[in-house]
Amino acid sequence: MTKPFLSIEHLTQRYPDGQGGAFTVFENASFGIDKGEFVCILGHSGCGKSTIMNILAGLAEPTGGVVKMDGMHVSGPSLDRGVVFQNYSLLPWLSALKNVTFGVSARFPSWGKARVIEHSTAFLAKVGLTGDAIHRKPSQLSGGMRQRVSIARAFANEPKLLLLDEPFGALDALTRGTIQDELIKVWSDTDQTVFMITHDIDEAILLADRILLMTNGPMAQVAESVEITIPRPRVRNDIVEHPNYYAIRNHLVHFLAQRSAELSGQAQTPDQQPKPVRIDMTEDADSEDPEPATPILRAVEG
Ligand SMILES: Nc1ncnc2c1ncn2[C@@H]1O[C@H](COP(=O)(O)OP(=O)(O)OP(=O)(O)O)[C@@H](O)[C@H]1O
Repeated sequence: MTKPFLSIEHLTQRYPDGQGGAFTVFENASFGIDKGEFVCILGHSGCGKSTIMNILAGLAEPTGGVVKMDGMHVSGPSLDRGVVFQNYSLLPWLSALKNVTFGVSARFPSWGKARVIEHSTAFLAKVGLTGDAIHRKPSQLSGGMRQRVSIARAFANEPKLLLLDEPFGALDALTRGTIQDELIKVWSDTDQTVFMITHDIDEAILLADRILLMTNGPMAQVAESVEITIPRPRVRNDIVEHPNYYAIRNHLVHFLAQRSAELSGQAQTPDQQPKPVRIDMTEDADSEDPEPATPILRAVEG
């Protein structure tokens, strides 16, 4: 079997428990992400999503296990991996445009000034920021505009892997919706590999090719990998009409409401991969079988 672009192998994270012992956030977590995939991870607060993301970003070292990208060990931060956090993390003394050009000129040192500006302006335009707004400093922009700058900055650097840690968590629903659409547009234009943490099930279904489901911590597992069997392009108001939408949604809700707790605390065996889950109601709809449609839910042992 060929190795995926991003390979997380036997990842283990333990922290001191404050009483002289240690608690295990997760142990032996293993999964892969293919090039160009958009993968979301869902799980309850404290299960270890940000810990995984920080390890992928090279901002934290795991207690055990390795992360490989393109066959190379990930260790320490790199321009190959871009991160967008919930709190924007823009440089406050620079304009929106300069926040983007700053990274672009570091990433592409051979480019002249004009090319850096042209490239950065184009990415800001992709997320709806044009004209006077791009010359304003972060404090003069709304929360939604700041997050647009963060997304433009991350994509403009063309990292091999883009890590998004709840990037829309602080935004109102309307702005969130618009920026989700912009994110998908930029992603489809560039075909970058994205790993995103979210707490929003509908957002994950709209954006992801696959959703990884984590059980509750401590000793959390990446238990399932749910394929989003809804074709792209997906339009927010239309996808709810797709026959797979509620079948997938119900599966995710049931996992988070019940199974994430039931499965919690069970150690993951060293070679255990998340269980692939494929839900496709259209296979029934297309058939000439007059029986009422039932969900086709296949959980295949990995
Ligand atoms: N540096 C640290 N030292 C000790 N414990 C930590 C550290 N970082 C995280 N933890 C603990 O590890 C566990 C997982 O934390 P993490 O932030 O990864 O969870 P999460 O799933 O991202 O949560 P949320 O959804 O609330 O952001 C939590 O119990 C947290 O308290």
